[in-house]
Amino acid sequence: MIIINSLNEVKSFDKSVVTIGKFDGIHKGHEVLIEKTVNYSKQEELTSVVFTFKNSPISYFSNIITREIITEVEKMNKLKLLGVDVVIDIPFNKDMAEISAEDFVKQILVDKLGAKKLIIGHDFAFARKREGTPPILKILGKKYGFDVEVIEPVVINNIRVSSTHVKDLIYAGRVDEIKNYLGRNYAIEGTVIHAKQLGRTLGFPTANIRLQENLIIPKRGIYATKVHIGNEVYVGATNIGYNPTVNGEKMSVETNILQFDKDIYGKTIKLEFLERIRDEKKFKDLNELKLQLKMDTNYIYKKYICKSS
Ligand SMILES: Cc1cc2nc3c(=O)[nH]c(=O)nc-3n(C[C@H](O)[C@H](O)[C@H](O)COP(=O)(O)O)c2cc1C
Ligand SMILES: Nc1ncnc2c1ncn2[C@@H]1O[C@H](COP(=O)(O)OP(=O)(O)O)[C@@H](O)[C@H]1O
Repeated sequence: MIIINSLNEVKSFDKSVVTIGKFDGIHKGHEVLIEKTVNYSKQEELTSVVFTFKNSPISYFSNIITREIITEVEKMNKLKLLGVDVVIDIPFNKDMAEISAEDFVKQILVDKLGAKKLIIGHDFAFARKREGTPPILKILGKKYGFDVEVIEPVVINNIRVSSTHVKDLIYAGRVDEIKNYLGRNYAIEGTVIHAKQLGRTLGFPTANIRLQENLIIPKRGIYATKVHIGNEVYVGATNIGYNPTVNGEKMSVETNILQFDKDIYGKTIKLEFLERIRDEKKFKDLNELKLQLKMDTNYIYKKYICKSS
């Protein structure tokens, strides 16, 4: 798979089938679009092109950094696994916000990408004032000689699969529902850093991670997680919160890894969120916190280690 990070780097393609979008998360709806693009490219011997943006148009217009569902690296990995030939992965900037739909079609889709077909979602709209809607693109397709296929939304449990729905579930802590729409559990990763070193004295050491700025942090609370360290996978009890019992001031994401006893400071770990168990509480003292930690880890052990082995 070739990744192109600037429109200036695009050498003209002969013939291609193109899909366009932010594709945050590469959820089940995105997968359908991308699979159709790849299948059509094979059938018609065209180059499959995914045209996507590094940042969300919302972040460009509102000037705030929006948090996302997937990292750039993971997004590229997923596109590669789906069999895409070329990814054009560029910043959504002034040029993109101000170009007219017709100029985009002519200058980019036709002249640079040699598009013979454009596959888009039903709610897709791009270019200046979002004027590039499916009906307009169909008219432009006729004028410039390419087909436009509009894909109906994927509906699961009566819900239209969307990045917004997945984000809402993450913000609400409803992580056990996410797999239905995203096709996988929601995950974040980070480097293990030093913290108060109190965990070990309680008998529950917790690997604290430095947070990535761009991924969404689920709602505060205690979660059952799958913990990936290199190629190894463990089960964990993760707390996202402020540690009110010890009057913590900073938000932390920390995980007690079950059946594990190694120094992993400096390593990168990935946390896959399986289930939200409870809210974070302020306990009377450390003994009460410790009792609760025993209950949390017992529950997780029984459900995710005993039952699966
Ligand atoms: C599964 C789990 C649940 C936790 N629940 C709470 C809680 O409800 N309230 C709280 O104040 N701290 C909670 N903590 C955080 C502990 O206060 C924290 O692990 C302890 O202060 C050690 O911090 P350290 O890693 O900085 O040494 C929890 C930690 C874990 C791993
Ligand atoms: N089962 C375990 N779960 C999490 N961390 C562990 C475990 N066993 C050993 N460790 C190590 O202990 C560290 C956490 O100990 P802790 O006393 O909570 O210190 P800190 O406050 O610096 O996080 C982890 O970063 C990791 O290197």
